[in-house]
Amino acid sequence: MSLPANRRAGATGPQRPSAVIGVSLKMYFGYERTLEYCREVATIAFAHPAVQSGDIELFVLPTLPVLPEAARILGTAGAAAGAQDIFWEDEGAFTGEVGGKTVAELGGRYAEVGHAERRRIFGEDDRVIGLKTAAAYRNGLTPVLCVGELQQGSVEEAVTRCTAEIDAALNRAQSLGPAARTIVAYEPQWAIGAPEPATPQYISAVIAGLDAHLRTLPGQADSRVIYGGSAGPGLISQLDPAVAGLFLGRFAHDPRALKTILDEAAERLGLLEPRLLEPVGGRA
Ligand SMILES: O=C[C@H](O)COP(=O)(O)O
Repeated sequence: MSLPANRRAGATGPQRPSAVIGVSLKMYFGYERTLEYCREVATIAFAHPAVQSGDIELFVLPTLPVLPEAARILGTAGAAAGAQDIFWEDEGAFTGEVGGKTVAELGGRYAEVGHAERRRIFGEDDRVIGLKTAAAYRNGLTPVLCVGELQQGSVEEAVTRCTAEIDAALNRAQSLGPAARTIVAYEPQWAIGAPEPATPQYISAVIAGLDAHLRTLPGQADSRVIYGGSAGPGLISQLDPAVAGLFLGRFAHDPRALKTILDEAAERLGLLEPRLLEPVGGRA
């Protein structure tokens, strides 16, 4: 397996995984099914050369009670786990909440913040999302910062809206403490839970804008922008290089589909010959 340019010996610039593939299980699976899923993903990850080499960064965000076991199972296979949400304080009289400090103690390495469902159902706004982003940094968790426009419009409108959401979160977080690496998940809200993702051209154009903006921000050299919203097998191969990977939901519920996506991501990096790919699995 050849290494991409930024990971070859002597290469200059940040050493960062060349692809990022994340899965949020939302509240779809109960305890036992989540465990079973993590075991299957771990088996796939353990056998996958690009995950083992670190060229693909793979994480799963399970329902919170499963986090300690998920982190242990995935951690043995070169993958990782995290939380779908955290509170903005680390401890105190906040009934029912879970802080980033506890998530880190449980083995979590990522904290999703600002998902469209949190914004819409739980009324989270830019202020709250900024505070949660700060809590993630403070506790050594990589925030998976979700941004996305409400309705389908032009690329320019989407870039403007999402850039504002990124800036709102990062500016507030940086006013509270040092920033660190961030994974920005660009998820157009109209494409979440839909039959199909946004078009590859649209995704590529919006993320090119967001990635260029992210590069201008202090402390974000290693940060990446990935796409979510009905993503599944067959998509990543059609996306431009600025799109660092995928944030998957329903169409990764079948571990075989996730395996196909990992293969496609590796193929896109030139790490796997197309002829070695198995047939693309159907959408779960
Ligand atoms: O967190 C994941 C995203 O919201 C995408 O979910 P979906 O692929 O089921 O639309």
